[in-house]
This record gives sequence, C-alpha cells and structure tokens, in this order.
Amino acid sequence: MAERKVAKLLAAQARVRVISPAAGNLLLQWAADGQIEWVNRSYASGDAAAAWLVFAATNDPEVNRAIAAEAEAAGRLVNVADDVARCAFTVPASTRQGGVQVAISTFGTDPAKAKRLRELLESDIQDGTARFQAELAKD
Ligand SMILES: C[C@@]1(CC(=O)O)C2=NC(=C\c3[nH]c(c(CCC(=O)O)c3CC(=O)O)Cc3[nH]c(c(CC(=O)O)c3CCC(=O)O)/C=C3\N/C(=C\2)[C@@H](CCC(=O)O)[C@]3(C)CC(=O)O)/[C@H]1CCC(=O)O
Ligand SMILES: NC(=O)c1ccc[n+]([C@@H]2O[C@H](COP(=O)([O-])OP(=O)(O)OC[C@H]3O[C@@H](n4cnc5c(N)ncnc54)[C@H](O)[C@@H]3O)[C@@H](O)[C@H]2O)c1
Repeated sequence: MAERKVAKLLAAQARVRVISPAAGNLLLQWAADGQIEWVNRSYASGDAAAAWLVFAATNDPEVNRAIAAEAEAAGRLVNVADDVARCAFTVPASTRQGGVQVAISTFGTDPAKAKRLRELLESDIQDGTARFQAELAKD
C-alpha cells in the first residue's frame, strides 16, 4: 500500500521520506536510487510534525492513530490508511493521458469501485483515441 502512495507522490515531484522498520523491493530500489529517503526504524513522536503531508499507513491501528493525533495537533494534513473518517484528505484513483488528468473519488466509500471506473475510463479513452486517429487517417 505504501508503495502505491509513494509512486503517486514521486509522480507529483514530492520529496518523500518513508519511516518504517521494513521495506519492500520497490521502496528499497527507490531509496538506493536516491528517489526517496528511507528511515529504517519505527515511527517516533515528532516524525509527523516534521512533514508537510502525512500518510499513516502502518499495519498497526494504534500507531496509525498516534501518527494522526500528532499530525492533527501540529496542523499537518493527514491520510490514515485504515480510517476514512479521520482522513483530512483521501487519494483518488487517477489517470493521466497527455496533458489531461482525470481523478475519481467515491468519498472513501468504495476504493475498489474507483479503481474499476479508472480502468474503464482508460480503456474508453484508448478506444476513442484509436477511433479518432483512424478517422483522421481516412482524409
Ligand atoms: C483509489 C485508490 C488510490 C490510491 O490509493 O492510490 C485508493 N484505494 C485504492 C485501491 C484499493 N484500496 C483498497 C483496495 C482493496 C479493496 C477490496 O478488495 O475490496 C483497493 C483495490 C486494490 O488494491 O486493488 C482497500 C482500502 N482502501 C481504503 C481502506 C480503508 C477503509 O475503507 O477503511 C481499505 C480497506 C483496507 C482493509 O481493510 O483491507 C481507503 C482508501 N483508499 C483510497 C484510495 C481512499 C478513498 C478513495 C475513494 O474515495 O474512492 C481511502 C479512503 C484513503 C486513501 O488511501 O487515500 C486506489 C486505487 C488506485 C487505482 O488502481 O486506480
Ligand atoms: N488506503 C488503502 O488504499 C489501503 C489499501 C490496503 C490496505 N490498507 C490499510 O493500510 C494499512 C497497511 O496495509 P499494507 O497492506 O500496506 O500493510 P503491510 O503489512 O504490507 O505494511 C505495513 C508496514 O508498516 C510497517 N510498520 C509497522 N509498525 C510500524 C511502526 N510502528 N512504525 C513504522 N512502520 C511500521 C511495517 O514494517 C510494514 O512495512 C492497513 O491498515 C490496511 O488496512 C489501506
């Protein structure tokens, strides 16, 4: 899950710091390439206040709650992976085609549906583009 969020942040040119005692292959690769900073330890008080945007995405609900509380107290925007109601913002499904980006939100109610709609929209846009180019080629 953290890898998906980091991929989107990197695409948006964010400066990303991941704090976790473990990391998957993709995170390790990004860290080795210098694309992210990986702090190899558990969350500690002060980490959330030090960031501009905070993602509480551990698999421990109590730790996520502590991160959210610190972020809220420090006035930081926080996304809480296992608590939609506590998210100051949620991440929509999105797709970029050329110079256009389309984002789909279900207001946190059904992320799998947002993903499905994104996939449908992508294939519609691809079909439409192919048909448009075929029409142009006729002239
Ligand atoms: C759209 C997308 C963007 C992204 O993350 O990049 C995204 N989730 C995606 C996928 C996805 N998420 C989950 C599954 C398995 C579902 C299943 O199988 O049923 C899948 C499908 C998959 O992974 O295939 C599980 C899940 N997600 C949340 C919870 C917590 C909860 O509901 O309490 C749980 C249950 C955890 C558990 O208990 O297991 C919460 C959130 N997920 C959101 C966004 C935000 C609301 C967005 C909106 O308004 O729609 C919100 C509120 C917060 C946030 O994360 O910002 C991305 C699709 C990217 C793409 O491909 O386009
Ligand atoms: N928002 C979404 O789209 C979405 C999707 C799937 C799951 N989830 C939720 O997100 C959470 C994480 O899911 P996952 O599949 O990525 O879990 P995961 O087990 O793959 O990853 C959790 C990571 O948290 C780290 N961690 C544990 N305790 C920590 C601590 N004290 N400090 C720092 N890091 C710590 C672990 O080392 C691990 O790397 C779960 O609560 C799950 O319900 C959300």
